[in-house]
Amino acid sequence: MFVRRIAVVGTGYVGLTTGACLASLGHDVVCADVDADKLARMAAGQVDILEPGLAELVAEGIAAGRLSFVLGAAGAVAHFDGGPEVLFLCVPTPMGVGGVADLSIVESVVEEVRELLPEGCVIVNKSTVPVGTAERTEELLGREDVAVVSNPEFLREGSAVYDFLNPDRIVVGGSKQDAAERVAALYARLGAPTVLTDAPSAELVKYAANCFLAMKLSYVNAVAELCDRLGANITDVTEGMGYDKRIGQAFLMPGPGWGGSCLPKDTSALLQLADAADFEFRLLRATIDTNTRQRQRMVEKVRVAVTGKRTGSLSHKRIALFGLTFKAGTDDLRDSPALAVAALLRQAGADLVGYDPSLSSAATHPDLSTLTVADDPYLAAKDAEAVVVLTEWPEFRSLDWQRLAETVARPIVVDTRNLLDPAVARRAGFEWIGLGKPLAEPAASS
Ligand SMILES: NC(=O)C1=CN([C@@H]2O[C@H](COP(=O)(O)OP(=O)(O)OC[C@H]3O[C@@H](n4cnc5c(N)ncnc54)[C@H](O)[C@@H]3O)[C@@H](O)[C@H]2O)C=CC1
Ligand SMILES: O=C(O)[C@H]1O[C@H](OP(=O)(O)OP(=O)(O)OC[C@H]2O[C@@H](n3ccc(=O)[nH]c3=O)[C@H](O)[C@@H]2O)[C@H](O)[C@@H](O)[C@@H]1O
Repeated sequence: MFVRRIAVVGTGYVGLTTGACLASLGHDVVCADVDADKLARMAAGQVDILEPGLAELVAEGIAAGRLSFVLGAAGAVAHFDGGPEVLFLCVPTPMGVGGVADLSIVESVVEEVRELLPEGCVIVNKSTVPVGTAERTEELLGREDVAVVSNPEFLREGSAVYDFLNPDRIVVGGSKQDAAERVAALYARLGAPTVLTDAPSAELVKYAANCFLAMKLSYVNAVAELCDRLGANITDVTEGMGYDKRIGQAFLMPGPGWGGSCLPKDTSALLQLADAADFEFRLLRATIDTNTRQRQRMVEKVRVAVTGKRTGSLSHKRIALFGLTFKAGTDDLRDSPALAVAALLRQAGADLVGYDPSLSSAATHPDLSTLTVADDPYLAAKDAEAVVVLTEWPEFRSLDWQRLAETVARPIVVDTRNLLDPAVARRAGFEWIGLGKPLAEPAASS
């Protein structure tokens, strides 16, 4: 295997995982960021994000002399004698004005390194960017001797290292075949199917995949609503659907709507991309609208559970929220459906106390302003009129529900993830309300 000199710009979920994993595959890696404090922590082997195995890989990379950290993209280019052979862009591409992807950080990094990159270097874009970005980057760069390649990333937060090292596929696209092949070769040891294509196709794979996942979830959430109305059980329905290999069991769990740092911004960006191409992507619009409605629907469920009426008032009703991150296994609060539901409940006048296994009561985040965070689930549930499970942390299943029943003002649990064993909750005295679940327990099947 060839050992490459690799610069990674941006050390968040994608950049740090990419840097640490490429170092573990034997490459020489320097990671750059603009956050000097974070860089100092990483250089000392400290990782700020909750990602299993990441801190260990970072420490191993540093100890082996294959992973280091510098300030700024220009610093990363200067780090190696002869400069980097490959430079990865792993910087944010947040939702910009009107829902389009904001490419200003990508462009500023390209601007920063354009005159510094050595001849033959390949810029690899791992940030999620609209179709046409590689071409625009080539123009901005204005260098025939530096190639631009799109190499979208598909890792999930909470299993970033595992996903990076065990990818379902590697996608690499660019106008220069040899540069694309050099990038694909970096992953050769992973043995994943590799799609070598042009840059627009590679860029579109990323959006098309994320939007398909979002569509799958909106569909499931809509079917769960139908189950509620028709008396069918969503767990059995999705199990029955999922055995069909064309559908699969994964990504069929109903919930309070999909969120996180990517699906919301990427669905919005693809919609804008379609719009700009004069294509009315109604299916994607419906996917997003269904998700917005899903959050509102969770509030309606709580309202009916607490007041017995669709029009009842939640004013000053104390509600305990279990789970605040956008899914279990991460401490990421970005675009969390739990916090979106919290904001709607607060708007309806409810008093909210939240608990999340990954957060302490000292946690500060603008989206936490609608609630008080407790350090302990029993404290959060004290005197609550309802407990609402919003994130599927497995530990919620093993709480002492008997003790919780004695702590709350009213034993009602609205389980928006269908996480709990209803029989356990009911035995403890709770009224358990799930999503797409018949009210009465069906007879056990043999
Ligand atoms: N979070 C995820 O699970 C995935 C994210 N992506 C995409 O990857 C990109 C990065 O996402 P995350 O890693 O989540 O972002 P992040 O917000 O976790 O990390 C981005 C990092 O870039 C740094 N940065 C900002 N401006 C910089 C600059 N000018 N020079 C150097 N560093 C700079 C920030 O300080 C931060 O450390 C986005 O386009 C995202 O859509 C793709 C797949 C998965
Ligand atoms: O581009 C990205 O950033 C990444 O976005 C998602 O990964 P992630 O944001 O980590 O989260 P997911 O695990 O996909 O979950 C997204 C949302 O869907 C919800 N979800 C997921 C699965 C499910 O069955 N039900 C469900 O409601 C989660 O709770 C969460 O709110 C994709 O799964 C990754 O492949 C992609 O690389």
